[in-house]
Amino acid sequence: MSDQGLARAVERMRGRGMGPEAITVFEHYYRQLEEGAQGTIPEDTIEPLRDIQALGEVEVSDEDARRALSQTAVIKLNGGLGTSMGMSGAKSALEVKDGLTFLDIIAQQVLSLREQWGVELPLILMNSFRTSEQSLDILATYPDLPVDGLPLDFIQSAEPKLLADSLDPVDWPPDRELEWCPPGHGDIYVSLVTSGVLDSLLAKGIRYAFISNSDNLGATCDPDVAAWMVEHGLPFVAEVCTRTKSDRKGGHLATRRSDGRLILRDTAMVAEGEERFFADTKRHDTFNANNIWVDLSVLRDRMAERAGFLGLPIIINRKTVDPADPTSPEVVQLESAMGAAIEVFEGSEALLVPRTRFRPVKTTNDLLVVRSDYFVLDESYHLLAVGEGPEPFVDLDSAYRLVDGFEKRFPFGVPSMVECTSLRVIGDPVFGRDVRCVGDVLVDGLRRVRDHAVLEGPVAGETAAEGRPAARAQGVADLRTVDQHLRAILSTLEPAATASVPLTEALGLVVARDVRSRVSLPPFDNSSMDGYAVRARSLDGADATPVSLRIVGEVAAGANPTFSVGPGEAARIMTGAPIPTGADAVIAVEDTDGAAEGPVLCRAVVAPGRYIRPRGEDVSEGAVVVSAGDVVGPRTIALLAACGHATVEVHRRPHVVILSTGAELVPPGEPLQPGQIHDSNSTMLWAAAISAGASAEIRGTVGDTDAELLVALDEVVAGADVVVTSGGVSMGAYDVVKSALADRGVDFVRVAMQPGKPQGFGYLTGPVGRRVPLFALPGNPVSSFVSFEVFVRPALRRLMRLTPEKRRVRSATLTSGLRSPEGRRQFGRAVVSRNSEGALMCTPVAGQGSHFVADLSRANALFIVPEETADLVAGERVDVIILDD
Ligand SMILES: Nc1nc2c(c(=O)[nH]1)N[C@H]1C(S)=C(S)[C@@H](COP(=O)(O)OP(=O)(O)OC[C@H]3O[C@@H](n4cnc5c(N)ncnc54)[C@H](O)[C@@H]3O)O[C@H]1N2
Ligand code: MOO
Repeated sequence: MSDQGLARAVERMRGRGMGPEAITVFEHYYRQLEEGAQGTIPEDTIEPLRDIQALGEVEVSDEDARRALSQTAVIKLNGGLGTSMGMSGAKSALEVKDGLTFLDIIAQQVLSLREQWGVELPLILMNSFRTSEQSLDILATYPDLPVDGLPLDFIQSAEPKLLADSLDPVDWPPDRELEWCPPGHGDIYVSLVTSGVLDSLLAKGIRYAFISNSDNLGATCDPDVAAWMVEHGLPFVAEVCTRTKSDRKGGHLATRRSDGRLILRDTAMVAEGEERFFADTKRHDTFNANNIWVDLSVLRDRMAERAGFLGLPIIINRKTVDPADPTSPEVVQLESAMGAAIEVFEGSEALLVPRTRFRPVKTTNDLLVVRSDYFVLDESYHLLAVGEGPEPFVDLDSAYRLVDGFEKRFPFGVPSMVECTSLRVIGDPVFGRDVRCVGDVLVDGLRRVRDHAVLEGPVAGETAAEGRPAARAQGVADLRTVDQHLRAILSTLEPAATASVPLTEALGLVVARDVRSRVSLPPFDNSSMDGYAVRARSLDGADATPVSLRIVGEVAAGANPTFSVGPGEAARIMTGAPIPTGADAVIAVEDTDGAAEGPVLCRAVVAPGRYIRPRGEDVSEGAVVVSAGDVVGPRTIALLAACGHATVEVHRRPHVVILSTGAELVPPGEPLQPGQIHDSNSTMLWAAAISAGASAEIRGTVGDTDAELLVALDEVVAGADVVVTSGGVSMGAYDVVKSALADRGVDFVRVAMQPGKPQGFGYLTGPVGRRVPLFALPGNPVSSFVSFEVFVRPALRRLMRLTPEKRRVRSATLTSGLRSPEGRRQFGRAVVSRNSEGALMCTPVAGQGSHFVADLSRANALFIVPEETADLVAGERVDVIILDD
């Protein structure tokens, strides 16, 4: 089946005019994929990178630098589309600083290096088929940029995306271009050859190429590196930077044990269960900056020797065919990394460069910092940090994640960040002009940030004043939108107090303060195998002639050995037991005769350190293991426990008290008299509150008099963080909640939604002036459920310091048409499932009335029809929220 898949893919590539080299490479990777290649590099096959040259210590004369630069070309990887930032064109066409795009700045950097050093320094982009035109348009504004005999770009190959399950090339009629992807930046070597650019460069006497990502403005063509490369005759240099805790993801270089060559291990190449080695920033203390320098003549030779391709390790990238549509079919893209070529060149070197040479813009958080006054462009268009402290940490809420949303919320430019150490934004305020951030700033729940505001520390105080509903005095306000009502609620909420809670009560809560480990992990050197602790030297030659060692003791897990192990001696040891003094390795019991006492016969050599898990390998005592803002999950709990913590300081779980109103209600289980129904809202709301992460309690039902309700509320308010009532909010003669609370600080409004139009929200005053938010939800069961989902759930999350809008909105295809009330947002109930092609299909349940409890329970999703839409026909797309995700 997949043979056919490969044949079909190759046929497509031919049809598109791909050269034989590109097809050979694709076939090579396809076979690897078929054979189940994982592309992993296990930790015990590599040594961490050590003793590398630092750029700061490289000394070269100006003349050597100039000469080296005169033989160098700058190549920028420019195939990126910025899809993760919601862009569809070339990412480098984004305005990044002082009104200039990445490409403008890159062009200016090259032009000023030329002028400064009197060199030709060609600039060439490696574009994808999607970025070429737009990028060349920008470069066309620099008429001096082109160099005789060289193009300004070459196009990297394209390969078909493959359906994840069948490995067949995917068909995607809505946009045929989305059937193709570039094969990763490792493709540059093949594309340099097939485009003829490699030969053209060499023909012009350009022997070296500096290659880096176009979104990394720190990667300027530093003549010192070129000169160092020339001086030492290096074929390949990879720039690395010192890793900090926040760089636990990107790839790193290491030395391969089998042949001593440098290799690149990317995140995707980490063997299962070895993530901690990869994440250990002390063990692998530098990361690959993806700025490389290549001797092009050596490259040409290697390519010739290897029949036109380098055979770089495969990277298997899983995505959806339309990356902007998570419901489109899943595909695999076969890729390779440019930096992985380091293993192909004997004598490659790593070069430690300052962090300033790695300043990529991967997210709008990065964009904010680069765009801000924390950085300036100097006269050579180099990005210079001028801020006072280390680069500020920025974490914007999801509304800012896509460039569009980002630009809309900073219509007058980003805030001043020179004096800022961190900026976190919760909610989606629009920032006014000339805003200044100072120190650690947390903007929480604001609707807008005023012009000239100086933000310092947590800024949520004015929120309540700004966001309180203006309709308070009116009792019943005009129809307000769902978003207005939600904002009005969220902006009044104070975050829950913090408290230290036992680990078993912390699940799902947000950590309020950094936690440091009380111990090292492991706390002591210990054995990872059942076997014998020995001195490695004692076993020299044991693989040829078995060696007999004298057993001097035994160590079980939990023991504290007081004896030591000398030459010719062994101690029987169990997994997890401390290594006795003197021993420096463990031999596994399988490699011995397993004797319990007397002599033990050993049949293998061991390297020092073998099967020893050293103290502090995982965590050093005092290190921050969990940070404020982290959400506690089962794995966090394991870590905290291992680090000696029985409790953790978190934002408290709010306690929700639920109270249903209606004289017709009887508890479930009791027989119904005429006119009565079972109270189903109480238990439903209780369960919904628990699912949202709160704790909850059912107060029971109250009848339809004001007095009854007020007495009940007086009772519950002392012990509640949030009160939720159901029923009694519409226009009926007995609508008790409204009549009792309208004058007592609760606003009753009509919201433009269906179901859930009548809504109440306000604050009750508890003992010692405590203000307790109260949600008065409509009584119809479906209305109550939807109201909880749309308003109460986000509010509970906000109280807990989680992002309010957690549920993912996806797009699905309707299987039947429907009508929706114009001017109101409809939250219909539906069954959403995948069809045989993997597309999400939405089938509305039959009963859309607010009283259909069975249909509500049958549904697994809500579909959302916007206010302005009145009709949808089968086959149209609709937004859906999958419940119980
Ligand atoms: N003249 C008007 N009547 C109604 C309007 C309106 O605008 N003008 N709005 C309708 C809409 S929309 C909704 S939603 C409901 C809201 O009603 P209430 O919140 O006042 O709730 P009740 O009247 O108490 O009950 C409505 C319905 O739900 C049943 N119910 C109530 N509590 C429970 C419970 N705990 N478990 C199960 N079922 C419950 C109750 O028996 C009623 O059938 O008002 C419309 N009317
Ligand atoms: O708006 Mo009501 O909530 O339809 O049932």
